[in-house]
Amino acid sequence: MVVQVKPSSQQSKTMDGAQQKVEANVLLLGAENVGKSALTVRFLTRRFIGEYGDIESIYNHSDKIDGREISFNIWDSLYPQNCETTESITEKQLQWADGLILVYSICDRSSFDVVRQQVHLIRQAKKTSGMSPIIIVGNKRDLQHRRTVSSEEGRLLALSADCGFFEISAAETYHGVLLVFHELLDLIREARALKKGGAGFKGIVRSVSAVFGRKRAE
Ligand SMILES: Nc1nc2c(ncn2[C@@H]2O[C@H](COP(=O)(O)OP(=O)(O)OP(=O)(O)O)[C@@H](O)[C@H]2O)c(=O)[nH]1
Repeated sequence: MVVQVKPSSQQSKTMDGAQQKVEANVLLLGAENVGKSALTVRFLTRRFIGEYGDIESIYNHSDKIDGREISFNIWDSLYPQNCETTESITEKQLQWADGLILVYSICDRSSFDVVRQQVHLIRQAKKTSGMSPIIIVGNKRDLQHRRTVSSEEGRLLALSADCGFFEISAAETYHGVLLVFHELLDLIREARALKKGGAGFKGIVRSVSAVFGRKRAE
């Protein structure tokens, strides 16, 4: 059940033109049981509570980052049961999202395949309407002994689709989850700046580091 869908996000301005608040709509996608709700709840509350139920919701979370107020709207989606991956993302979701987090479990190869297909679908759908930033997250990094997807595979997929990449454990640390959301916010801001014209210095540095690879959170 979806609680609420807000109109597309924006940066609000005061009367004198000063930027006040940045809004960012973040959509979490991925197969069942990979930890989408765990990531969301970690970010919202700093806690890992273990069981989350099957509820699809949009949460609002405000934070101050680098002195600026940020309002995140986070859509924790449910992977529809008995459906093809091609039907797992709706047009409405893609229009709503400013940035996406695609989650798989490092010990569930089929969930990695779902992310691979979802990235492809999103890139195809957005070809006409512009590129949304995507971060691919390999979750459950604490379960190394059950790993079936290597870090390298995750990183390569991200590189090939121009996405960010992190491996984290929502169960073990808050820090990795925080990095994912902050990185996505940076990418969303860059995408907006690009739309207005000009990538800026940070964008150039990011492009260079994307080419030479990186990203591993703990
Ligand atoms: N070991 C470990 N377990 C995790 C981690 N993240 C989530 N889990 C567990 O994985 C299970 C699924 O987590 P959820 O957050 O409900 O996954 P989801 O992707 O939202 O699942 P759906 O609601 O089915 O879409 C739960 O039992 C969590 O406790 C993690 O980093 N490590």
